[in-house]
Amino acid sequence: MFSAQSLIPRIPKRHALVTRFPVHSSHFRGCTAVSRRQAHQFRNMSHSQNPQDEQAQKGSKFSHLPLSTSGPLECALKGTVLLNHPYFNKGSAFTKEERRDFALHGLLPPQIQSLEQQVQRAYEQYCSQPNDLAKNTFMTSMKEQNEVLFYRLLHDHLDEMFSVVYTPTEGEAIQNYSRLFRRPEGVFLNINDMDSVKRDLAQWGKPEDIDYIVVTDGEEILGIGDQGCGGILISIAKLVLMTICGGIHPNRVLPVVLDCGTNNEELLKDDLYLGLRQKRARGDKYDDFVETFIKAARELYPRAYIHFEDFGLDNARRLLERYRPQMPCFNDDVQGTGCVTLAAIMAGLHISKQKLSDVRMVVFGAGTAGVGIADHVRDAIAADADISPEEAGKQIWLIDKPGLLTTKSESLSDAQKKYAKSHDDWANEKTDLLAVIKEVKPHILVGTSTKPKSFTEEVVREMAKHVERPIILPLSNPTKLHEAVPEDLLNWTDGKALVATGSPFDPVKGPWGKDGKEIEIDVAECNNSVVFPGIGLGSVLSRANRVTDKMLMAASKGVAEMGPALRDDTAPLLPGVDVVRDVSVRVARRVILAAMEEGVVEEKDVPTNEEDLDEWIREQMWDPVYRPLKYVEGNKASRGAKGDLRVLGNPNDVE
Ligand SMILES: NC(=O)C1=CN([C@@H]2O[C@H](COP(=O)(O)OP(=O)(O)OC[C@H]3O[C@@H](n4cnc5c(N)ncnc54)[C@H](O)[C@@H]3O)[C@@H](O)[C@H]2O)C=CC1
Ligand SMILES: CC(=O)C(=O)O
Ligand SMILES: [Mg+2]
Repeated sequence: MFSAQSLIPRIPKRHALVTRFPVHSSHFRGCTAVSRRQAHQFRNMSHSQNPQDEQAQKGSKFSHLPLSTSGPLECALKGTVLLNHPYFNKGSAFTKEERRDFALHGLLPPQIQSLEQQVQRAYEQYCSQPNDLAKNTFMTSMKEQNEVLFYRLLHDHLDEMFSVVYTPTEGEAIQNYSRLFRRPEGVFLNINDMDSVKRDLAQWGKPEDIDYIVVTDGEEILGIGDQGCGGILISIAKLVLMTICGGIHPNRVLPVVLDCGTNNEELLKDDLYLGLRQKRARGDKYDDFVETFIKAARELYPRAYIHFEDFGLDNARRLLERYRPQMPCFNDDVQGTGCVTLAAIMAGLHISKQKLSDVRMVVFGAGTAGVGIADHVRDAIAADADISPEEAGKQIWLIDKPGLLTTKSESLSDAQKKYAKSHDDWANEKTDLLAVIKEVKPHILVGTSTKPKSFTEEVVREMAKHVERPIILPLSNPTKLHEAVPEDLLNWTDGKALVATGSPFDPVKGPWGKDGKEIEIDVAECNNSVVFPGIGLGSVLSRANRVTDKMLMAASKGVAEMGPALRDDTAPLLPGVDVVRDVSVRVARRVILAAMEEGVVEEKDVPTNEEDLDEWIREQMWDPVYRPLKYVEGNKASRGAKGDLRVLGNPNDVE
């Protein structure tokens, strides 16, 4: 059996390992082949000199593309340092000329292999891992060694590997972060050292080098709660999806964890825990820390889009509301989940032949995701029915631990208050889920409660009594926290329920076809991963300076129109991973068009014609292929290197 570790090449001791690096990082201390200054240049040298030549090579019709993703890469690394750089390393695929020019002789076995052969070998190694967590660790290791191979392997086996590099297995990896830790990746910011935040962030590049930042404070990870600094892995996982699904260049992203302590007692007691061993900071200190991070990120990387992930209930929405009016930022749990859930609902209503304006929806679990979904669906109802959002909110009922949210419920947040029902109307009623279902007769039931099995047979049968095709979306992750599983939902409703789930499930068979014929129903995964890559891609390419509600609504429509259920009512409500890049292009197109209408686009070269727009988007998406390497000396490259991914519109940007 192979161990992931055995894939890391042995290197002479005097060379430090170079991973995805901060540009004047201590990673480079003791690295004889790479000076700190050179390190700064390498990020830029990873881009080719003349994007327009490349466009000619690709046969592009665009005279100028802001980001180009093909053509030779300039590289000043040689020998073992090059082999240990995941972005440049090609392992056994280095060509004869590259082996000569980059001093690789004697460091590689003689056979020169193709990327396809490497993928074949890597896949065999992957399959030989004993369980999903070991597979996840193998993939992490692969990413640290050779990014192109990692992404190509993932690309070629995405359907099989999605749940290993993302939920649910990534959740397990996060819970075990301090035990599985081998090598750091990402930015660890420390609340006890706020003065260093800007310095720590500044190591990662020049202002134009970073397009996309995912930041978490680790408080509410994927339904598994407070994971402290292990939350860095959710930032990394979301960025992997950003690259594989949205084509964002893997060297132009930054995963960040804001370490504010943790309230997870197990971690606090664990000697191996790697994060700050203190209770979570709250109040002014926490806010100052977030503000310091945001200010530094904006100053250092003014073009970067900031994606908030898995913040705790108290902070997620508050931070989003504070920063949204000032910059392109997005909270995936609030907005991404809202967008994808609305898309699933739209596809479901297409089958049930109902209008959005007429629906009643119950959301079980009125936290970050639940209220985010409620808001997005409320706005869509309001637009469809041409009524105010307040009026539309009357069609939505939120339930949390104590039951239905009413005007007498204690300690409601402002966001929840908008949905609180009159206490007088409910004073003599029970307000648990079953009672609310009986009373409200909803068309849609959403679960974001983390309470497994809460959609009981009784609840589901009650719902199905009143509506022909109930739309039921148990979204809590990971899999074991789902409010119900598809098999039960379909069995309890004679195959009538229109179901999508937060994590992937196998298709379900049952006698629900014409004349009792057995059919297989493929249930869609309703996860924000379907939509956030396209929203991010559209925002980054158009350099949108805000992410507006209209852009988000457009994203939902983009996903819904690609739902297989629109063409076949036994097909999944949402598109699957097999078409994930097409979905991202569609969503990005919709988002850019909406951003144009909103006047928030800053990129000058965005085509206005829809067909051109698709091509323009696709040409700027990064693909996992090896690009030829061209050796340049550090200094020379520093004068001439022009980022192939940079906007060249500004003459000052061209040296
Ligand atoms: N499928 C997807 O794309 C997404 C799924 N999620 C999942 O949704 C779940 C919730 O996530 P967040 O909203 O971020 O967490 P959260 O902690 O903000 O919200 C959970 C809410 O459920 C409530 N709750 C807990 N037990 C309950 C019970 N027995 N009855 C009724 N309500 C109960 C809590 O009081 C809280 O208000 C998690 O499992 C998460 O993984 C979150 C974001 C996206
Ligand atoms: C999917 C996701 O973002 C979550 O479960 O938190
Ligand atoms: Mg999340």
